[in-house]
Amino acid sequence: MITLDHIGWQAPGGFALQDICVEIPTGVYAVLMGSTGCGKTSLLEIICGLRPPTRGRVLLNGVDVTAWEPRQRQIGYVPQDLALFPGQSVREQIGFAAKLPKHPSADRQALIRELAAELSIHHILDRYPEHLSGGEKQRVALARALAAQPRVLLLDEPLSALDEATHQEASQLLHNMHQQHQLTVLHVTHSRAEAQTMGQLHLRLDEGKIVAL
Ligand SMILES: Nc1ncnc2c1ncn2[C@@H]1O[C@H](COP(=O)(O)OP(=O)(O)OP(=O)(O)O)[C@@H](O)[C@H]1O
Repeated sequence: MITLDHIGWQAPGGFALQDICVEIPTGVYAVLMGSTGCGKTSLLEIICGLRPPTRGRVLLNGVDVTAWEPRQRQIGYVPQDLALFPGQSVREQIGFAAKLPKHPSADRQALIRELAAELSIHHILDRYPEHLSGGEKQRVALARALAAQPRVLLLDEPLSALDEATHQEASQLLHNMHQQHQLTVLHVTHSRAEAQTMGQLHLRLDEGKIVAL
């Protein structure tokens, strides 16, 4: 379960998130909508620990993680720009996240193979991001996020750059990942249709506050 308990964030330029309270139950696929610039990305970054809130607490399964480093939180994050590492092959990108001490080298290689098979990217493991299509990049970013074996997956407009056919394939893939990895998902989108097909819980961020629809 993800709990945001009276979260506030004040941007240097004046933008603010105010007193955000929400609960996303364990295993639920939640979608978050809201107009451009309303703070969706900021909220994801607060949840995964990349941006400290100015007030309030973030709890995961009832544990207060507000002061924890991002890597301690067991959260997979796929940012809007995917943030793939330019100088690393797909294998290295996925292995980077699986490099945590709990994964000895042999297990790490097995995990890379397993995720590559699941996400159908086994044939591009030795390629570099500049030689990948948009859809392939999305899959690699997702595999990298899943390699840390997270409990929670945060997705920032994961399907927005895809054409219609790839979009459908990728949304099915996200649905499968949610089920197979028993994840709690928070997926940001501007698409009402996407929210309706994918979301079990619908949230809207508006004027710094969050409401369940
Ligand atoms: N580091 C920062 N310093 C100052 N202002 C910031 C910073 N990061 C974000 N902002 C501002 O906070 C507001 C919310 O930005 P954010 O990226 O969270 O919105 P968003 O809802 O994800 O937008 P979009 O739908 O366009 O991706 C914007 O006005 C943005 O300019």
